[in-house]
Amino acid sequence: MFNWFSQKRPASAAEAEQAEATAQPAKTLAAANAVKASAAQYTEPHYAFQRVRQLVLVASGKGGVGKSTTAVNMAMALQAEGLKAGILDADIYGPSIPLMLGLEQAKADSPDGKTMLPQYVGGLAVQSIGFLISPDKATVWRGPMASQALLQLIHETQWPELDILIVDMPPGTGDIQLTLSQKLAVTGAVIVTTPQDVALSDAQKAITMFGQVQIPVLGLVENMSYYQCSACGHQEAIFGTDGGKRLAERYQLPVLAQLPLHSRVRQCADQGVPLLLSDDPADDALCLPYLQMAQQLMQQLAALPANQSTPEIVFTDD
Ligand SMILES: Nc1ncnc2c1ncn2[C@@H]1O[C@H](COP(=O)(O)OP(=O)(O)OP(=O)(O)O)[C@@H](O)[C@H]1O
Repeated sequence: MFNWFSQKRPASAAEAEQAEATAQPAKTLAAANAVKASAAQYTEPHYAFQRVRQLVLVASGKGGVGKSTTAVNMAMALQAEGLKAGILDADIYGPSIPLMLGLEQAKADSPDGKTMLPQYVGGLAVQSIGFLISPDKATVWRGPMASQALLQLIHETQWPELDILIVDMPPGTGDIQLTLSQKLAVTGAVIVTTPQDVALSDAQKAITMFGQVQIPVLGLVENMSYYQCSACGHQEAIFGTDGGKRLAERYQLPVLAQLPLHSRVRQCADQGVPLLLSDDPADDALCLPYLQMAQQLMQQLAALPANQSTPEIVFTDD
């Protein structure tokens, strides 16, 4: 098992094997399997994690479509709508939530050396893989190691009582995404895409993946639907019109939002001040589609069957 906080010598041979497997890329099948077996213990919701009522994965097939930006603003908008919300940055390839929330200097805080406290921004509980590791190290992790680290991160964080926890997933539909989807008690997933064909075909793969693990897709968000000039308000669909909408229709999914490509969205993210917390009145209109997205998501969540079960856990060797 990962020990985030100490380099103590592992007590048992099994722990030693696991520590070795997690300290460097898993070189052998045996090492990979040891990590996989360790991850299996997180099948059941862990203590602090039981305080999280609904878990929503925000995913995209393709990188760079604005998944993290959308996830942050979605979590903030849900909070603004009156929910107690949190966000977990599971984007192991490029944890950008710390930057977007002005938490670049934050480090994991553990009062007991075993569990971690989340950070808070505007009442939003925040945990990120970026508080624990440097991104250059993260990128060399093999799938099983990354999955185990992320499962530990979510289970070993002292989440407060939360109505909803948004998980910013790593982009793609590989082993990590599949393992997380299978091992967490997921309420549903939201797919973020941009309107052009190259992003849509990857978004389709993400929809298919969630179908395979029986996780309901709560809706699709079309980000950068149109460019909106901050000077004159002129709108232009530079990545094509309604691509995400058509994909949603094909899979009979609701479109939760069509969000503009706007320089203020990028500026707020880069400045570490979420759009929804901006005190510039000029940003109010831009917050609207995010608030509407949160309302749409809440409607979809309310429409889910009350006794929706945890997805079945299936291990395969491939
Ligand atoms: N609607 C938008 N308008 C303007 N800029 C945006 C918008 N959405 C995202 N961006 C910008 O696009 C860039 C990529 O966004 P982001 O990091 O959220 O993408 P991602 O899909 O999470 O990327 P990755 O695949 O690396 O995780 C960032 O600079 C962000 O500020």
